Amino acid sequence: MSLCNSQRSNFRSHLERNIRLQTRPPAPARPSTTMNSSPHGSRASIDILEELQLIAAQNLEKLDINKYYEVVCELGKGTYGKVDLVIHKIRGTKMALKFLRKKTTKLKSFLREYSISLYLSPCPFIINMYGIAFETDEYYIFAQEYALAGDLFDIIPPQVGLSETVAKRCVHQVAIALDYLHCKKLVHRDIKPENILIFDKECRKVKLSDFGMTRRAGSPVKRVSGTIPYTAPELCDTTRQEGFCVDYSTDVWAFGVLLFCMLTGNFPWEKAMPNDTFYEEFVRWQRRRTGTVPSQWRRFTDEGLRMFRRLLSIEQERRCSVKEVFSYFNQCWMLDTENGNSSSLASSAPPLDIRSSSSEEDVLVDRLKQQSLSPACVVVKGSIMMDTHYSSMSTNSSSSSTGSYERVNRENNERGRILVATPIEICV
Ligand SMILES: Nc1ncnc2c1ncn2[C@@H]1O[C@H](COP(=O)(O)OP(=O)(O)OP(=O)(O)O)[C@@H](O)[C@H]1O
Repeated sequence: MSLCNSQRSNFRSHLERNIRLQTRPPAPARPSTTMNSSPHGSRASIDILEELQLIAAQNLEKLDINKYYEVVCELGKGTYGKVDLVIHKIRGTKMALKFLRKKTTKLKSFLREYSISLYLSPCPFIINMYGIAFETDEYYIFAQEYALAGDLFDIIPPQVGLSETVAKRCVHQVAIALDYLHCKKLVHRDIKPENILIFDKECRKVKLSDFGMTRRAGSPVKRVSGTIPYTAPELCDTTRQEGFCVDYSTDVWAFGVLLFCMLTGNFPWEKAMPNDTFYEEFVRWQRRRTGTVPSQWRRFTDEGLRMFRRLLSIEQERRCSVKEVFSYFNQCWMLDTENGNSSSLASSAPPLDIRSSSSEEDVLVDRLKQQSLSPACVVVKGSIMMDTHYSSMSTNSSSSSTGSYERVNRENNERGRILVATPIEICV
């Protein structure tokens, strides 16, 4: 669909009317208790998400996948479906198609994940999108850029961890992505290595993905009935009967656990709950009831421990913002690190202020309006993808680790997802 300017403004006001008719006005996002609110991601960015969803809904076509794509292999399986590596038959482009089973995914949830992914994709550290969404009888599907080397989980050596240099390189990019998201007043809510896609084993290029759980900060969500090691203690608190307000601080906690996993190849605990010995030990030290550093934390330097104290503050209100991690990059985090000094990394690191402006957002919406979401149309009119120059081919072996460090999966109960922890054995 290509529109001239006057048609476009008519279309826009038609859309605005529709949005007003079809959706209740979004609840204003509550200011975070832990972060300064940013001038970015205000009311305008909330409206743009509604608009993107509406456009996607209007353009969703039923397609025969085999007509447009050649399926190469399965890249991964999630709670709601699968991700396949495909090649576009006419264009020859490799893409990752995410399939969400209609049986377990509502159209609304699909549109939300697709629109949020699209909205965040201008960030260079967030997985890119092709502006393609369609459906088959069984699935809702959208297309993403293909991450050549799979996900971060596969390259963390169990019980060993990544070198500090590689971990810092990766953490830096993930922190920028997370800060970008938070500045847009969104909370990821599923930070874990499986959702960090990598393009090379040295983590020179990594991107955050999977926005299926992402919600606006301040929105109410129901309690979930399970936990994974990345789940923040306030969400594990079974004595709380009521639901929660989505808050940035839960991402910061998961980010802290992620750092521990990357640097050690272990989980710090099975769950952040009082009956977990490793967690209890950590809480005693964190609350300064003991001066003894818990055994699994003794491999970190004082500076490293200071950073973990800030990221993994038990009280939600005292947890730092994700940005604070940048102030620790010139320090060594590990005691026995082979090359802990990362000052060269810090100086060559990408600039932090890469938030998209509102004019970028307008361009995004305009480009989306001008193209159908169908693959056929993308061939003719180009895509909104910014970075498609990947040619080497790799299959993601998705080898599952055994021992202390295993993939953890969520299970679905549609609106409130259940979190399930795979049994883990923590080696210290
Ligand atoms: N663009 C991509 N390129 C390469 N591999 C990918 C891509 N997207 C996803 N994968 C692989 O597929 C796996 C599952 O993808 P994803 O996390 O998006 O699905 P999900 O159903 O939301 O999973 P979960 O239930 O664990 O959150 C990822 O962990 C990764 O290994």
